[in-house]
Amino acid sequence: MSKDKKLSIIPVKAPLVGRAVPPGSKSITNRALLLAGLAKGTSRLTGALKSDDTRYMADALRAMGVSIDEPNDTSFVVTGSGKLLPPKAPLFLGNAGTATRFLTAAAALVDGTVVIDGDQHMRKRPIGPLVDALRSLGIDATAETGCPPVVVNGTGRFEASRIGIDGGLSSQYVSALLMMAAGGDRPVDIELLGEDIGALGYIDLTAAAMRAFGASVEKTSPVVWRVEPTGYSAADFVIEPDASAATYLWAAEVLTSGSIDLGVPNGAFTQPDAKAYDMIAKFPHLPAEIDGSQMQDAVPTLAVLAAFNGTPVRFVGIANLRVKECDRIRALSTGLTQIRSDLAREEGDDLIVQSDPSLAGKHLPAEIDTFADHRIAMSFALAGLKIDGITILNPDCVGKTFPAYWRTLAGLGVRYANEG
Ligand SMILES: O=C(O)C1=C[C@@H](OP(=O)(O)O)[C@@H](O)[C@H](O)C1
Ligand SMILES: C=C(OP(=O)(O)O)C(=O)O
Repeated sequence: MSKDKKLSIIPVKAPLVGRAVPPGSKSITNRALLLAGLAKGTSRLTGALKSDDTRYMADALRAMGVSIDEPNDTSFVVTGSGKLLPPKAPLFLGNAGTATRFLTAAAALVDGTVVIDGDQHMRKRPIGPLVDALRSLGIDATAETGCPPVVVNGTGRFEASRIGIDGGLSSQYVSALLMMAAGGDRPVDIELLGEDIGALGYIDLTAAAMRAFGASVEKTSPVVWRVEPTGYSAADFVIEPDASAATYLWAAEVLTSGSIDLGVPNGAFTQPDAKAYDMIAKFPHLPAEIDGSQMQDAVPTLAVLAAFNGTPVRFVGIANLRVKECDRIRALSTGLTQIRSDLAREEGDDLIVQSDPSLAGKHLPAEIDTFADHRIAMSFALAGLKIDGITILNPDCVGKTFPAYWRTLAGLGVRYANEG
C-alpha cells in the first residue's frame, strides 16, 4: 500500500442514487473468528468482512493451530481443536484494536508464551488495564510501555471467580475478558470498575456472539456479567453488515438528497453505530449537542456532516476517540480547519463544528491528512461530495475495515480526479 497515494474527489452534481451494500461487520467477524477458533469442531461464518483487521485475526488464529479456509469473499470455515497453541513467532496485528485486545485475553488460555504486537499506531494504543486484569488472575502478562507489545506466559488455566476491569479507555478490554472467561474452569463474574465505558452496545454484541457459540453469559447487575465455564461449541453463524460502514452511505444519501439502498433495513443492525441513523436523518437540523459515547465510530461521519448543518454542533462524550487508530478529535479538527480555518475547534475533549451550509459548491482546496485512519479517510470523502478541492492522503487506509469503499462510491456515480 502506497502511503504517498492521493485521491481527489469530484463533487457530485446529482443526488447519489443506487444500491451500495456495506461489507460484513468488523466487530462481529472478529468476535466470531475468535470464538470459532476456541471451539472444537468446524464453524461456518458467512457474511463476514475480509479486510486488514479480520486478516490479522485469522492469521493469528492460524498461527495458534486453528485451520481457517476461505471458500469465497465473505465466508470463513474455521476448525478448532478446542485449544489455542502457543505461536512460534509474535502475533502481528497491525492496528486492529479488536484483534489485539481480544487475543491478549485469549492468550491466557494458552499453555506457553504469546507475544501480541502491532504497528506503530497500535504501539501507542493503551492496553495496560487489560494486562493488569490478567495479572490479577495470577497470569504472567507484561506490557512495558502500557501499550503493545504484550507478552503473556500462560499455563492454559487461570484461578479466579471475579475479574475487575476499567473499560473507560476501551470497551474492548471488557469484551476480551468476557470471551476468555468461558474458557475457565469455574463461573467468573466480570465487574466493570470506574465510571465510564464506551459504547456498552459492544458488550451486548460480545454476549450475543458468545451465546451463538454455546456460552452462557448473564448480566447480574448493571456492572457485572457472569460467565459460566462452558467453553465454546462450533456453530454456523451469519454476520450482519457493518453499521459503522453504513454511516458513510447514510450520510452520502442525506448530503446529496439521494436514495441509497443498503440492502439491509436500518432497524436490522444490532451494532451500536446503527444509532447514528436517526441522527443522520435529522440533517440539516442536527442538534446543538451530540453525545458520541454510544456510537463512537460514527463520530467522524457525523462531524463532517455537521460542517454542512444549519447550525453548529458540539460533540461530547468522545474523549476516548483520542486513543483510536489516531487521535480522532485532533484529526477531525485538523481536517476541518484545513478546509476552512474557523470550521472546527477543540475544547478539552469536545469537538465543536462551526457549521456552514454554504460550503457546498465552493472551491476550497484541502489535502486531508488521514493519519492512516480509515474513518478519517472515509468521512472526509463526504466533504468531497460537496466541496471542490478535497484530496484524501493515503486513501488505501480504508482497507482496515472497508476495502471496497472507493469502488462502492464510484458505483454510485462518484468520480475521482486523480488516482495517482
Ligand atoms: O468491540 C468492538 O468491536 C469495538 C469497540 C469500540 O472500541 P473501544 O471499545 O476501544 O472504544 C469501537 O471503537 C471499535 O471499532 C470496535
Ligand atoms: C476504533 C476502531 O477500530 P479498532 O479499535 O478495532 O482498531 C474503528 O474501527 O473505528
